[in-house]
Amino acid sequence: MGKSLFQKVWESHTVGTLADGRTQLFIGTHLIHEVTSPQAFGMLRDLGLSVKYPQRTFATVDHIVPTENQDAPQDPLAAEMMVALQKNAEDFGITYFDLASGKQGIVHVVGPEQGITQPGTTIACGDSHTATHGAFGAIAFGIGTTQVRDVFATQTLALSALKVRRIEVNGNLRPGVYAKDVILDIIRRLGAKGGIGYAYEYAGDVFDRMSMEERMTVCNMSVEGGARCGYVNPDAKTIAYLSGRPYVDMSDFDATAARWLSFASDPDAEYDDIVRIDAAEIEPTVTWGISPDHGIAISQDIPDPAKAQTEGEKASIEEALAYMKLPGGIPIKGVKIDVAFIGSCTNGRLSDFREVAKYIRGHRVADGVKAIVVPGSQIVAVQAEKEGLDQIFRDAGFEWRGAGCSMCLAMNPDKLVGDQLCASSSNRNFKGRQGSPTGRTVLMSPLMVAAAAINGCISDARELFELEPEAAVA
Ligand SMILES: CC(C)[C@H](C(=O)O)[C@@H](O)C(=O)O
Ligand code: SF4
Repeated sequence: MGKSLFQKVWESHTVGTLADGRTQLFIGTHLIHEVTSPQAFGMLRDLGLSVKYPQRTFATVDHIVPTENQDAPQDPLAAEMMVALQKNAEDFGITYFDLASGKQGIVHVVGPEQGITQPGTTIACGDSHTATHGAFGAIAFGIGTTQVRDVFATQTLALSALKVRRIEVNGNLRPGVYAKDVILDIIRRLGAKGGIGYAYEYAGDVFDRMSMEERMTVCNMSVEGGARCGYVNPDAKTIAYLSGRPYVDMSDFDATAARWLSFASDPDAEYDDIVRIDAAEIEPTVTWGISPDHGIAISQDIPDPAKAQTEGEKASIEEALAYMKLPGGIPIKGVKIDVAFIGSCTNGRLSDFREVAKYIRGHRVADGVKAIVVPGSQIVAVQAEKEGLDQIFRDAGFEWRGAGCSMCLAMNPDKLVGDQLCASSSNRNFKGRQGSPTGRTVLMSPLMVAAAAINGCISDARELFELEPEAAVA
């Protein structure tokens, strides 16, 4: 019987089985950032230990960096965290992509960009969206601070294997339907907790056709569906993307590529579960509530608690609507927005900006809407600027900022104020997520954010930008 990529990677990284039955798993690559590493370094120092494989550990600063006047954070705590990461990286001999490197950015943008993220590897990071790296056929997952310490000290983790759910999406996506809509739709169908205990394998011709950046958008949000990790099997696109990147050994690349491809799931692999979705059924999707599975198609109405099937569902809709200050049963289209945010490790990559820039020429952000565009990394920023994308955004009334997590989590000056409602290309719409305890987040694709910014309300980008139904039919 064949094996899934998950099984192959897990088995090839198993060091041993612990007395409690868990696996001691070797971690090929350890990514770190300023928020979850300081305490782990502290514990390491207290124990008198060093980092076992500093050459497998890479650091960047992303959450707390301001997106304006980047190297001089006004917040003393942020400045302190930056200095601490610099010192820890120096003391322990770790590569650090700092602000001066030209390579700084959100950890999940930097890893792939540098070619650090590679197929068939295990990748851990003290950050839940580490699942992003699964786009390359890696088993990549978020860990807590004590586990960051464990990886520092031993390059291994004690873990239990996951079940594997294959999610097949076949057919053609309709025009104006993006990778973001695919994953929001999956999460809406399977629930924010539906993936607990699973790794998600994304398969089918929709993912085959996706670019690496689109695959990253999908894998990024696996964790919002409850899965610890998500992956796409490596293929020719994966190889082409990685070829020539700084951390890819090009000395015998054909052999490397063949090895990478060998990790792909066998055709006769067995899965714990299989879900099949018809691509044509997926519409541009937006959230209406306070969990990533509170999603609806743009053409639909906000759920009406009176129509809930169970008391539990009714209570949950009521809680979400009370927080969102929205009535149930009305169309989501037309709900007024205050802020528009295009960025984050979900949708802050070059292809996201290119796609939006294609459509916004000649349009203007509505009066009273604050719209910001934040590149996921310095490299993305430089390339976008080379292509003149920054100017296209500026001409349309968007602010073009420096690289970082920005308003996705607002651990920096980019925050919502009061109960502002933000159309956001990020991945979480939890209560208070964007910096204000009463701030409201509506998740959607970058093009849908742009449409909302221009119309001043949640909109169907297909109507505003006149996306022809025939255009995307392959
Ligand atoms: C700060 C960090 C630990 C956190 C995470 O784990 O995901 C953040 O990146 C987020 O998106 O909420
Ligand atoms: S961009 Fe958002 S989701 Fe991604 S790492 Fe930063 S805070 Fe977390």
